[in-house]
Amino acid sequence: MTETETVPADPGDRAGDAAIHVEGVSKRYGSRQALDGVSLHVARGEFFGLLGPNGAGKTTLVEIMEGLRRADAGTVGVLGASPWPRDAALLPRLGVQTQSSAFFVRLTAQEHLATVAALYGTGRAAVERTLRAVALTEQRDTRVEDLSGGQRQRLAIASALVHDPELIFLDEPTAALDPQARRDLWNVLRALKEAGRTIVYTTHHLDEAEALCDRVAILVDGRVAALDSPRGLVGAAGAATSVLLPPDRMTVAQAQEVEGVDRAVLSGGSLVLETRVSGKVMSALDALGGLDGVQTRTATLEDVYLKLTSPAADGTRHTPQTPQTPQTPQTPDREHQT
Ligand SMILES: Nc1ncnc2c1ncn2[C@@H]1O[C@H](COP(=O)(O)OP(=O)(O)OP(=O)(O)O)[C@@H](O)[C@H]1O
Repeated sequence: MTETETVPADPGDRAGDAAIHVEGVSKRYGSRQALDGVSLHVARGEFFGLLGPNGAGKTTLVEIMEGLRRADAGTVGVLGASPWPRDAALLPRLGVQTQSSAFFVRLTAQEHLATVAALYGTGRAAVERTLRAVALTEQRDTRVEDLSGGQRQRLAIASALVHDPELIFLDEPTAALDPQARRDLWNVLRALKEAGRTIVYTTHHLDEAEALCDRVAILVDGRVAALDSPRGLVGAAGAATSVLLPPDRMTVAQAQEVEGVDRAVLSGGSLVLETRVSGKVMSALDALGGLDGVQTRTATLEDVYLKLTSPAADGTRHTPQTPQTPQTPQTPDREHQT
């Protein structure tokens, strides 16, 4: 699967309309090629996911988009401007939450946020509104150092949102959250999208990407291995549906003989029938004794992701076939702007 094969004809995907356009971006750290000819566009108002295993290059790519790092080659445009060298007019239009956010730990949550807001010239009403949006109103008078990990995470997100940026970068924002807090944050993020914000979202939670993102790019070894909507990726992968039966319903050998079944195995206390024609298999099972206790599990983004990122039996990884784009060297500058 390649980027060209899977990118849908989306008007927002044209470079001219894009909130972000990245063309042929490469970045090397010593002998390590962190990014290798990455091209992608993020449309205005899009919820765009960046996925990939540890070390795939996600943080490097996001830092280049944010203007924190300089690409070795390629071009990058963010809200119609170049993020490098750092553009003071662009910064207030961006909201950035990183995995290692800095806090004023001796201040209360409200004081911390008010301090961040003041740096942007944003008023008090925005502070209260943002505390409400991330469900920290009750903790507004709690010192940052006394907040739980999840509450700090939400304060980091609030700090990225308080000045009402057009484009928001969120790096694993739900990493420290419990399941309920995670779902609550999803609602905050959906509301941001509905309000027209563009969101670039890095996550290792595939269910989250599937639930929230309009499109996702899967980075593998510094290249775009796939880029499409979660539904498009699952459909294009042709991944199998699993039909689960009670284990005493038939033997594995009998299940293997059911028309349309590719593979039958006993797994997790069920007889699992893998198929690409689930309707046919369900009809056959119905005729063979009914559908009581039969469940189906359709392929998910996680199945596609694992297929793209799992090392092959010979230890190699799937090699993405991303087309190489002409690479335009950028003006030499400092390696890392802070
Ligand atoms: N400052 C640096 N100096 C040297 N190598 C680096 C530096 N930053 C990143 N790397 C290397 O570049 C590669 C890509 O790293 P990057 O942090 O961009 O990946 P990632 O996809 O964000 O990983 P993770 O999911 O673990 O956060 C890795 O091999 C990493 O070790």
